[in-house]
Amino acid sequence: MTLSLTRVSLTYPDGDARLTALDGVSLEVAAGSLTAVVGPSGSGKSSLLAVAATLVPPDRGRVVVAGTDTGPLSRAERAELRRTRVGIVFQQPNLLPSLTSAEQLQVMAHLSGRPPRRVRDRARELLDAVGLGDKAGRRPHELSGGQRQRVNIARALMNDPAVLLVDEPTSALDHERGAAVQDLLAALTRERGTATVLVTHDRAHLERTDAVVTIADGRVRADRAPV
Ligand SMILES: Nc1ncnc2c1ncn2[C@@H]1O[C@H](COP(=O)(O)OP(=O)(O)OP(=O)(O)O)[C@@H](O)[C@H]1O
Repeated sequence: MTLSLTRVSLTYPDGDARLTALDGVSLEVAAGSLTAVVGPSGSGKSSLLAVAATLVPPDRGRVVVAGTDTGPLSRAERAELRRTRVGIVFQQPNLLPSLTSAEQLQVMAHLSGRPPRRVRDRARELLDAVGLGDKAGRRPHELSGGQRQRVNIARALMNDPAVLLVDEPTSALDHERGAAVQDLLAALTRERGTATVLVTHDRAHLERTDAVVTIADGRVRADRAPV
C-alpha cells in the first residue's frame, strides 16, 4: 500500500487532560485510488490528514508513506519525505498574491533544486492537465475560486508525489464547480497513480471515489465502497 495507517491514535493537550482526536484508526490507500474521508465537524478528519502528511507524529500506531515507516524518522527526515513524496492541498489555496499561476508551481520545484527548464516544462504540463494552460500568466486575483483551487492542486503535484492529501477542496465552491474539482481529482489520481485521500463534507460526489471512510469521534465507523 502506498499509504497505510495502522491503529493510529492521536491526542492533544486539553487542560490537565488529553483530548483524543484519533482512536485506533486504520486506513489503506493504494496507488491510483481515491479514498474520501467524511464525518461531522470535530470528528478527526483534519487530524487524520495531518498524521498521514507526517506533519504530526501519532501517539500510537504506524504510518507508512510510499514504503517508508515514518515512526523512526527524525523531524528533518519526515520533512524530506513530505517534500519529495507527499502533495498537500489545503482548504484555502494559500497562493502567493504576486506570483502568476506558472510561478506558483515553479517556486515549489526550484526549492528542490531541479534545472529551471525542466521546472518550467513541468509547470506548463500540469497547468494544462488541470485545464489552465491558457491562464499560466494570471495572478490569483485574476482567477476564479475554482481556478485558484486548480492551481493549488497542480502545485501539489509538482514534485510527483506518491501520496496526495486534499482537505475540503470544494468548500468555497458552488455545486457545479465543486463537482468539476472532484472530477479532476479523480482523473489525476488515476493518470498520475497517486494514493489520494480527500476530506470532504460534500457527500454529493462520492461516486467518484474508490472508497469512503466515515469517521466519528476519532474512530472509523464505516468503511465501504461508494453507492
Ligand atoms: N491543535 C489542537 N489542539 C487541541 N485540540 C485540537 C487541535 N486540533 C484539533 N483539535 C481537536 O481534535 C478534535 C478533532 O479535530 P479535527 O480538526 O481533526 O476534526 P475535523 O473532523 O477535521 O473537523 P472539521 O470538519 O470541523 O474541520 C476536535 O475535538 C478538535 O477540537
